[in-house]
Amino acid sequence: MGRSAQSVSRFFSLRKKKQNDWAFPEELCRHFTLAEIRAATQCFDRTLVIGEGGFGRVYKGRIKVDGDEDRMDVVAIKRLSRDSEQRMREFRAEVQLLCQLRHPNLISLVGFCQENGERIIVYDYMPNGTLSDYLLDPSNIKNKDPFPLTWKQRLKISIGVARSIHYLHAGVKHVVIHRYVKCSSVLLDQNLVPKLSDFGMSKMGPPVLSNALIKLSSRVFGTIGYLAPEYALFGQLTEKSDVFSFGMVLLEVLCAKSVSREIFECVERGETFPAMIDPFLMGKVAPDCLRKFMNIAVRCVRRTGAERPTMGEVQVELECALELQESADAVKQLKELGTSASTSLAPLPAHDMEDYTYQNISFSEINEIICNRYSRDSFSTDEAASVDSIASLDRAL
Ligand SMILES: Nc1ncnc2c1ncn2[C@@H]1O[C@H](COP(=O)(O)OP(=O)(O)OP(=O)(O)O)[C@@H](O)[C@H]1O
Repeated sequence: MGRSAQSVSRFFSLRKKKQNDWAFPEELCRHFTLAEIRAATQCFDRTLVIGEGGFGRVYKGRIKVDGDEDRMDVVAIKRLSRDSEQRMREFRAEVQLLCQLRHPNLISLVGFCQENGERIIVYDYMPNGTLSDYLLDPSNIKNKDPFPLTWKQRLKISIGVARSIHYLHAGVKHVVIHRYVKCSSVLLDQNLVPKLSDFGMSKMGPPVLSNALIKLSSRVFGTIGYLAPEYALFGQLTEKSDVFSFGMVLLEVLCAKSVSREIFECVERGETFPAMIDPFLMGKVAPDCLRKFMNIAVRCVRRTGAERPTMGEVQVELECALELQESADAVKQLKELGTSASTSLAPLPAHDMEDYTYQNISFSEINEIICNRYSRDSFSTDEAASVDSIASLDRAL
């Protein structure tokens, strides 16, 4: 049994303990004292705050992680702000899960602190913030000029996120359903490698390959726009709920518009594809790649889970989309070098290449799906009521 599989079965045996016997597998996860956390954050100095979410504030800090006296690691320190039952559950779920999962595209847990009523989680620091900052809110990007992500960067980030979700669904002994896949849950390291985070609401399901179905009698959590219909309406949670949310992430990657707000507004104004595509990308995405990418996104957001692909398929298809882009760029560059050879021998930079055109692409399928999903008239009374009630429960709104 691999390390992850062993870890996850250990997680299950720990879960069987009563709530108050609850313990962390200490050997897998560093337990910091509050004094260490205070020193790392200069007593929770406001100037070190790098973000704030539903859980609480996040600080940038420096802390001694291993025995090396001289080495201080830069970390992100998330401090629980309100001690509610729900937040406690999220704290436990996140620490217990993350300390046992290992994947290059998952955020690494450094440790935790539980002392004097404080609940704190320490992660690797991700200097490039979240994918959502780059796509939807560049004013959040600190310490550097915000720059739009190129199409190839966006594809590589999408592939990385797909790999991490595929690992959660199929690479551990028991399925892990993330439940909170969205652009703000994707952190970016110094090389823009994506790291999926926000595991507080993740659910452990039955063994992999068993078509996990968790019927939740408890509240529906998530963010409007990303919630799969069967989960939002009937509380039915499967791997395919994450596939749906990931499809919405792909739409945001292509459009640089929020699915919970701006895409809805575009549909209300009667705007459709290709006008909805991020203007920065217009003409830079190779037609075959665009077709492939839209096909994957559309299949991910189909109405029923059975119609959606697995994350394994999504990952492979996205890798194929990247290959299509790279070979189209190479062919175009060769052609353009050929025509300009008599005047210049220097290779053309990508931004000097002529734009791709999209005359032969049909956007009808993606428009139909998006317009049906977001037009006010197409909401049934039940769905609208359900989504309204979710809105009141949704911690992200
Ligand atoms: N490991 C990290 N490295 C760098 N910045 C981080 C890290 N974790 C979180 N942040 C920053 O802190 C912000 C808040 O993160 P957090 O996960 O608490 O909330 P969120 O995902 O934005 O919101 P919510 O979980 O409520 O939907 C993020 O948007 C990001 O800017």
